[in-house]
Amino acid sequence: MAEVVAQTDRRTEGIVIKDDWPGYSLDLFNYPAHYCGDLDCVIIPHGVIMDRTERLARNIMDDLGDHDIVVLCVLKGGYQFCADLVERIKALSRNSSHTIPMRVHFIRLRSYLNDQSTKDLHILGAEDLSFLAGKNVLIVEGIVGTGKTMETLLKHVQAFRPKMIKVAGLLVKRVQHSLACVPDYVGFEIPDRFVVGYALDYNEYFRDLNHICVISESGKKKYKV
Ligand SMILES: O=P(O)(O)OC[C@H]1O[C@H](OP(=O)(O)OP(=O)(O)O)[C@H](O)[C@@H]1O
Ligand code: HPA
Repeated sequence: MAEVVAQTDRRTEGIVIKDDWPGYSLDLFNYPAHYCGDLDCVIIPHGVIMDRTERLARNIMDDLGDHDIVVLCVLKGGYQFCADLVERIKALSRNSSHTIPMRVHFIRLRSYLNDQSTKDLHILGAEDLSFLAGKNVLIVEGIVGTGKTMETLLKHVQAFRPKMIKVAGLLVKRVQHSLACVPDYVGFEIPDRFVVGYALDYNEYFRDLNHICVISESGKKKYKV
C-alpha cells in the first residue's frame, strides 16, 4: 500500500510563477481607472492572494499553535499581507482547540527609489525592541527581492535575543545574486519583474491596487522621481 507522507517541512518556495507566465489581461479584472496604462498585467489576482494566505495561516498555526507570538509587520509593503494573515490566524485560533496568543508590532525599513534597491537602507524610527527578548517572533514581509532588507532586519531583531524568529513573506523574487534570506513561509515565488499592488509600491503609488500587477514601462516613466 502506498504510504502517505505528510509534508512537515514548511520551508518551500510557495506557488512558483514561471518566467514565461504572461499574467492575466487587465481587461479581465477591475482596477482603479487612475492606473490605466500604468500596468502590464495582473500577475496574482487578489482572490488568489487571499486563498494562499489562508493556507499559510494554517501552516503557521500547525507549527506555532499554542506558542505566544509577536508579529512584526514590515512597513510599508507588508501591511496588507500582515493584516490579512493575522485575520486568518485569528479565525483559526477562535475555531480550534489550538490558539496563538498574538501581539502585533510594526517596523519600517526603506531602500527603494524607483524600481531599484539603493545603498540607502534605513530602519525608520528605529525603536527599542528589547521586549522581544525571549519571545517567538514572526516577521511578516510583503516581498523579498535582493534580500538586503530582510538581512538587515534579521540582524537588527537578533540583537534583541528573541527565543525564535520565523519569517513569512508573501512574495520571493527570483533575483540573481540575491542574499540567501528565504522565508520560512512563502506565498509565491515570482519572476524578477517589478510588481506593485496589495501594498507594494513604486515611489508610493499603487498601494491602493488590490491585485499584484507588473508595472509597465510607461507607468515607471510617469511616476519616476
Ligand atoms: O529584498 P529587497 O531587495 O531589500 O526588497 C524588499 C523590500 O523592498 C520594499 O521596501 P521599500 O524599500 O520599497 O519600502 P516600503 O516597504 O516602504 O515600500 C519591500 O516592501 C521590502 O521591504
Ligand atoms: O517588485 C517590487 N515591487 C515593490 N517593492 C519591491 N521591493 C523589491 N522588489 C519590489
